[in-house]
Amino acid sequence: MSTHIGAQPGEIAERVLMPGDPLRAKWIAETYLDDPTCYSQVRGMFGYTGRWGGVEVSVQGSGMGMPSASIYAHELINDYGAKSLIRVGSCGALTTDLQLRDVIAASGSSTDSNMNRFRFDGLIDYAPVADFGLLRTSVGVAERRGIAMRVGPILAADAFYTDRPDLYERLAQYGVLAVEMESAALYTIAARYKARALTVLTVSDHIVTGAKTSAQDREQTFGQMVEIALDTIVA
Ligand SMILES: O=P(O)(O)O[C@H]1O[C@H](CO)[C@@H](O)[C@H]1O
Ligand SMILES: O=c1cc[nH]c(=O)[nH]1
Repeated sequence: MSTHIGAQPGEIAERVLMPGDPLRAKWIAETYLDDPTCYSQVRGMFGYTGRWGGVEVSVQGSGMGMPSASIYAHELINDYGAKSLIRVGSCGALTTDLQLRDVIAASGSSTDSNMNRFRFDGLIDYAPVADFGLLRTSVGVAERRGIAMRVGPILAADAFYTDRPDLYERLAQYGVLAVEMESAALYTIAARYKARALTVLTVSDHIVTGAKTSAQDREQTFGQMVEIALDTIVA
């Protein structure tokens, strides 16, 4: 096992879905995968492997925020040989043309995190982006499934509760669709270790209108993004 994942070598697939919520990982595995088996419960961060369309797929909870997600992405790639990672998360919409439960694929991820400034000595504003092949495939999958998925840039924020809503307004002026808390780290680590990554999100709450879904909805009802992610990762 690795430091934070309790799987034996070979128990994790090369294709991994990564929800922040470990109970969403359990729900995805038990709802969508054939013959799911739980390979890790370390720290309550569930990981499962099963099959989708006959292809082995794992689902690994990654926790909230970039420090946590970075640990799981790093170990999945470097200790278990994961090659494709698709985050399936919830997000807050920043623009008024988005509604609750809309699905978004994140083409790129701005961030207020210091992790990449540290990585590049504060000299480069690295631009974390999705793997183009996965992004392109996900667009085709969404079209075939009749899901109106938005594609665009998002913000990966360190804090869920912000004192600077004015910055969210400004980001929206620059076309940033939504805020979540992991994508920039996922894209950066995947690039660093030559894996592919994509983030597919469901709007769980609206920063402008204040509308929101329940915790149970966020855990167990965001099925469209899961179906897009599964079809994309096995394509
Ligand atoms: O629903 P998940 O995947 O956890 O994603 C979002 O939800 C959490 C905050 O509520 C953060 O992890 C954020 O990125
Ligand atoms: O990070 C997140 C996730 C959902 N909603 C938000 O406002 N922020």
